[in-house]
Formats: sequence, structure tokens, C-alpha cells
Amino acid sequence: MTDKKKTPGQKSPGQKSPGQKSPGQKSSGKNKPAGAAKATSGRGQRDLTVKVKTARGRKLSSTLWLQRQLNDPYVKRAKADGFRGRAAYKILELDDKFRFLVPGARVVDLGCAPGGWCQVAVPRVNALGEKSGKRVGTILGIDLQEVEPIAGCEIHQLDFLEDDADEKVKTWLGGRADVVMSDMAASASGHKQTDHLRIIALCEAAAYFAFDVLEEGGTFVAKVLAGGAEGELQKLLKLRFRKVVNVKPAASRADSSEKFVVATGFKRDSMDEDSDQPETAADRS
Ligand SMILES: C[S@@+](CC[C@H](N)C(=O)[O-])C[C@H]1O[C@@H](n2cnc3c(N)ncnc32)[C@H](O)[C@@H]1O
Repeated sequence: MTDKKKTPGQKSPGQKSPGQKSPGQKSSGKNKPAGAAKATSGRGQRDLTVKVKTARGRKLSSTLWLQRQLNDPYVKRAKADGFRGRAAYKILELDDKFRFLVPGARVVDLGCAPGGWCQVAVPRVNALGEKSGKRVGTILGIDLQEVEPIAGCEIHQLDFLEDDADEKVKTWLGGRADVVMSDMAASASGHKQTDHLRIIALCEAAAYFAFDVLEEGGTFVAKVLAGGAEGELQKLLKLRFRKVVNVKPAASRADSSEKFVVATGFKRDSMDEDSDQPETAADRS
């Protein structure tokens, strides 16, 4: 896979500007982008530095989106750090806390476009291992959309909901994965509860995919929207993982109901291999 051509002056992901912290480096401001001291959250009207005028033919929602983008410190920081999107800082923060993108790890990134999470994973899974020197990991990005190549990642255009997607992924990986992470979002209907149910369904499907693909002890990370139905998902994950927690990273907008579930310590032997369903306590008794 060839690296994306850089335009003059463009930095590699994570390359620092003078006086700027690297993306994974914790700042005293709880992972806030460097230089974002004034633009406190990028969320409130009082913080705005750029105002977007309404334009004929542009919907109010589009104007507000544009205004939010232009004033979002993470958007600015992603541009400066060479990341393809602000989402990169969410996985940076989650990995700084839970340490699943370790040297040598085999990682599946479900819904990887445009590629920010993959960009974060590349240096982390290919870093120096504690004892055995440089460890080379594998990153497999999956998306419905075409994704511009990222050096160090293998990217496939695929709907992970297809019947044989798990088998394809295991073949591409040459075995099972240590990490399945998903930042997938179902297309928004604008109706809060419908969108919540859609993303929970997508997340549940991603969890079943992870049960098929993960190695013993593996980690599953997925975006969910708070709204009532996530309790069932938690129950499902708790049957299969040693620890399940919900986290709202600082890079996740405060006005969004988005949060992330991080499930660690996958118990492969908790699977009822015949039915491919989680073995419940009732099954075992
Ligand atoms: C929010 S974006 C992911 C951003 C990404 N984490 C990054 O850092 O660049 C969500 C992605 O999920 C993808 N997606 C949604 N449903 C999918 C499915 N069934 N199979 C594969 N990808 C899917 C969408 O195409 C979209 O690109």
C-alpha cells in the first residue's frame, strides 16, 4: 500500500508544530488541543471566534454545522497534526487510558473512513515492544466507502453485516484479532430515539462480529449513543468480557449523546461454539 502523497508543508500524522503537543501527549487541559485555551469547548456560542453568515439555499442546520466545525479546536488540531478527522483524538484518549493498541496487536477497525483511527493505530501497534524490540502489528480497516490508502493499513471496502464478513476478515488477518474497534454510525434520521436504536443495533452486530473474530483476552471498543437501549448491549458484553466500561472522551462533543463502550478480556471459552451464541449462565447450569 502506498503512502498518501503529501502536499508541500503538509505534516505526517502526529508531526508536531513548534510548541505543540503530540496527539497522544496528555496536556494539563485533559487532552485539549494545544492552543485551544481560549476556544474552551468549541460548543457554546460565547466561545465562537468565527461566525458563519446564513446564505441563500443553505439550510440553517448546515450553517450551524459549518460554524461548529470552524470553531472546533479538535478540527483545527486534526488539521495541524495531519489526521483525517477529529475522531482520531477519541481513540487516542481511549487507548491512553486502556492500552489496547499495543506493539504487535492485530486490529480490526470497523467503519474506518476517512481513516483517523487507523492513522492513530499505525505507530502504536508498530512501536517498540517492551522486551522483544520492534513489534509489527496488523491493522485492517473496513468501510462501506472507499478509503484513501494509509501506509501500514490494509483497507477493504466491505459491509461488515454481510454474512461472510467475519470469515473474510479472519482470512485477511491470517487468524483472530486482538482488538475490534468500531466508530460506526448508522445514517441519521434526525429522530433521536430512532437514531439511538439504529446505532445500538449496529453496535450489537459489531459485538457479535467481535465474538467471532476476537482472540482470547481481546478488546472491543464501540461507539454507542446514550438513550435507554444500551443496557441490553452491556448485559450481552458482560457475558463475554471480564470488564465492560462506558467512557465519554473529552474529544466527544458534550452536546452529543455519544459515548464509547470499552470491553476488555474477551472470554472465548464463554462461547457456545455449536450455536455461535453466547453461553449464558442458564446454559451452563
Ligand atoms: C464516523 S465514521 C468513522 C470515522 C473513523 N473512525 C475515523 O477516525 O476516520 C463512521 C463510518 O462507519 C461506516 N459504516 C457504517 N455502517 C457500516 C457497515 N455496515 N459496514 C462498514 N462500514 C460502515 C460509514 O461508512 C462511515 O464511514
